[in-house]
Amino acid sequence: MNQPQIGTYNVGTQLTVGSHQVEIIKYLTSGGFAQVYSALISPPDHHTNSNIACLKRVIVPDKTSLNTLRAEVDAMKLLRNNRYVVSYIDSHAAKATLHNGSYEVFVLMEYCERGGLIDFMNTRLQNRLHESEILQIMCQVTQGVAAMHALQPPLIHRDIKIENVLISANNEYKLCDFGSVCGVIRPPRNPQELSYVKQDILKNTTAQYRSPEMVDIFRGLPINEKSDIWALGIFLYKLCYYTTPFEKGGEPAILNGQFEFPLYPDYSKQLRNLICKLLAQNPSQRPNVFQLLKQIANMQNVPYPIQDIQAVQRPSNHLNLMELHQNSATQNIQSLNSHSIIENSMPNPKFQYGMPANVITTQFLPTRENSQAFINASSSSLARNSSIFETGVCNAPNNINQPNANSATKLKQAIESEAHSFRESGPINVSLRNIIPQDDDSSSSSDESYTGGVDELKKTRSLGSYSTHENAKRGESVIASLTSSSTPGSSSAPTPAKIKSKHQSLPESAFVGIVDSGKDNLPSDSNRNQPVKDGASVSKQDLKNSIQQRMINLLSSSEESFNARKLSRAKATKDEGPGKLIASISRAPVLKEKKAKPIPPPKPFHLKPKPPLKPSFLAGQKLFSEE
Ligand SMILES: Nc1ncnc2c1ncn2[C@@H]1O[C@H](COP(=O)(O)OP(=O)(O)OP(=O)(O)O)[C@@H](O)[C@H]1O
Repeated sequence: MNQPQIGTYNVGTQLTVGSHQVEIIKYLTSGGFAQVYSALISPPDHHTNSNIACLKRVIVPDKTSLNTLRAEVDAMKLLRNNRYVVSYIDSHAAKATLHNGSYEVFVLMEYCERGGLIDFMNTRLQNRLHESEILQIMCQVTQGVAAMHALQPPLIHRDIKIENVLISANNEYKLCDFGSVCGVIRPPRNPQELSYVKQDILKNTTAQYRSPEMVDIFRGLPINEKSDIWALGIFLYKLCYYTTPFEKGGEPAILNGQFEFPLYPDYSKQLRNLICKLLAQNPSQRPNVFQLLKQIANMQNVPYPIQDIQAVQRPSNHLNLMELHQNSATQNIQSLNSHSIIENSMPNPKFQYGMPANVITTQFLPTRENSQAFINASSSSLARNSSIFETGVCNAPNNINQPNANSATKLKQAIESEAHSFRESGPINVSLRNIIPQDDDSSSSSDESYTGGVDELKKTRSLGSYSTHENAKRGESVIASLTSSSTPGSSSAPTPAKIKSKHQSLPESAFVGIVDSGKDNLPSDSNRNQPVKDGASVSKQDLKNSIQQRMINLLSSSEESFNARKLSRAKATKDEGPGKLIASISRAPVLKEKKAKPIPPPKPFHLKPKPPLKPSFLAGQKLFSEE
């Protein structure tokens, strides 16, 4: 991605971001593509009850990148009520006139005054973290992850790492950077899907935190919540030992589960055993996030922080669509903390139709193939909680089981045979832009049916099936529009599949409409920000003119919705001095894999693990290099 260069705002610069007036207090830092400021906001944020916020300013070169940023913002909106997630406040996008075709995006969020967890760890190079501190950090970060996994369908963070945890003024640890979130990704079934999943993993995950099922896609396992659990295992190990367990061994070590515990610092056997459990080769043998929380609470000798988690998953057949939208699962989590029970019956994710039956049934009972099955599994898993952690022995985990190996072999053979015929029929025609959900691509008609291909996998990045209060209104409007304009006389109760398609067709046009409404009132020194014009989506309007018009009329909120994801973050190397040991490793020149690289032509399919990674300086980076 060709990133336009922009200057930083001066102290005192005034901006409008959504419905907030913003005054820059201080330039804090620059991320891969973002400038980060502290700012005064008016009105104050009612969640944090503060008038100081963090402003992230990102220049995105094109509409595709703008679409990807929307996912990040949508995820933050879904999770805004959670205490252990950096809280979303407002956002705004505009065309950047100085840079042809690029957009300027502003995201206001809770200001984490105490900076990053990595900075805190750097202050403790000599006096390493105590076990109680480690458990406290784990407990809070895991609660942030639990809010994502409790959504139906669940959200997978995919980039849990030390660098993505910030510390608030009152010393709470908060998960951030939702630029890689996705739904469950089912195993690929043909070369196109394989290529798609592989590229997507490389772009959106960090090498040292990748789970075995991410490294070896041929295992035929879905990428689901258990991949986040693995990353939490790496995270926990790094909290303890300031390095990652597979730093030296690279991918072969990840695939074989070979790692060691340093002698220093000396942590309890229970803590080391917990790391082993999280780093189980077989995802089904890793605890789920709620089991993990319970275990952490046990070790801390405190009550389980989330009450009656089964209630979140409890299906209901008496909630109508509107209630469904109003009761986001994030809110359910909050309600659970206050001991009330809200039911939720989000439709099962569509991609589940495409999962091979053997994988679902033998490997991943706790998925949403059947929500009742999931409840039972969660329930019994919690009941089994003590046994899953109390094996006592902590051998280097290498416990992938045979039945799965058989199904993986079958999958490999199937893909190989498909690959053979595919090679004969010509090159794979999957452009890089297809890896990222495109509005054009996702603007499927209301009665779009499952195709089972790459298009279906792309939807795992779409948050169209989730709802927030704001989105609920939009979703309802669109559904109403589609239902009334498409099939007169048809049922007013859309099927879950239809509901999802409609949601997926929403964002682009809604976004343009909202940005147009009063977002160009930036002060003169910021007049480079021009509102996004409708002309940018003329082709969509041709197709959906009536829907869009109606939607624009109905939308009253000034809050924009746009996906977010960073395509590439080549961080400049910072000389942070000898004291910054971790930072110098983890923030080495960033080779994050969000760079837009063309998809290579199909290669022969390697069934074996790849050659080892370079031994060091890989932590904290999303790398293409090892490929
Ligand atoms: N809410 C916040 N409060 C305080 N500081 C923040 C906040 N968000 C981000 N920062 C600071 O800004 C830095 C960069 O932010 P962030 O990682 O979100 O940007 P990015 O462009 O996505 O960078 P990256 O390449 O790391 O993904 C963080 O490391 C952190 O120090």
